Amino acid sequence: MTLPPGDRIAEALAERIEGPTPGIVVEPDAELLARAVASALVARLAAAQAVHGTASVVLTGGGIGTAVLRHAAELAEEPAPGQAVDWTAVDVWWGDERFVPADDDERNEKGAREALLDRVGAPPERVHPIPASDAGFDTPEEAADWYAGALADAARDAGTDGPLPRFDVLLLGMGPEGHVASIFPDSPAVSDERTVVPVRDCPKPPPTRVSLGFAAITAAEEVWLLVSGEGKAEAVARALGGADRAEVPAAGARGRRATRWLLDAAAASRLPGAG
Ligand SMILES: O=C(O)[C@H](O)[C@@H](O)[C@H](O)[C@H](O)COP(=O)(O)O
Repeated sequence: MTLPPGDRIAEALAERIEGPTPGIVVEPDAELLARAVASALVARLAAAQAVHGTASVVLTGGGIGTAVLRHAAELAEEPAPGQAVDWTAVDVWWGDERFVPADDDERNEKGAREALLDRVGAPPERVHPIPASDAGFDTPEEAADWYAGALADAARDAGTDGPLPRFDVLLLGMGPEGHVASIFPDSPAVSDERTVVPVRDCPKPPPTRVSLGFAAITAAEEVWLLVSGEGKAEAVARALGGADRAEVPAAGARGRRATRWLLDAAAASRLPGAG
């Protein structure tokens, strides 16, 4: 494991950190982190489109996740070489969602539409929100089953084996106790083998949610964990120090080809070797 303070995420991506060992990149602060991740994200999606014709991304809510989307929208206005994403050919999924009405400010979908999707004209047929509580489903269980079906349909349409389409990049924030998506420590979701899981009695409000399970998260080509702030430093150190995923769910967030921990200096401050 290396810890290169101040390295640019784009440079680290260019080195193509791959394999079972997570790659760690540290930017000086949250704003620089969000800008660097946005730049890396559009480059990664453009590269996927060059290979496959389309790209797919799984979005997260949270402060950094939403800031990344805002910066990605800015980059779409004047794309740099290698960063021209055709947003009409990007499939957009979510890692988790709050089971509240569609117009509720708590919806990750709402934040993502405002920050990016509406600004780049993402077409409705490629945007796949997790159902809201007023979208015709009475329970998060029904909504989760439906979303698992939507993922399986997309996989079948793309000719992909198994219940999940290709996810080029799956973005995750992390809570101070190590939760990712809506998989909270020691909750039923940590051992739920379904691709999409209903979440009730969530310790962080709102209490009712729908989340990808580990089966779906670990199927992504690349998992990028976006973490800023001193309050997350201990969980970062525990996750990267080999904690059990039941206790620190972020420890179980691994991509098939790459896992990248994209941190600001405060979030990295308790890693071995940090100044
Ligand atoms: O309610 C939630 O579950 C949170 O929104 C969560 O999913 C978020 O992504 C992380 O807590 C990181 O959030 P920040 O980037 O704002 O710290």
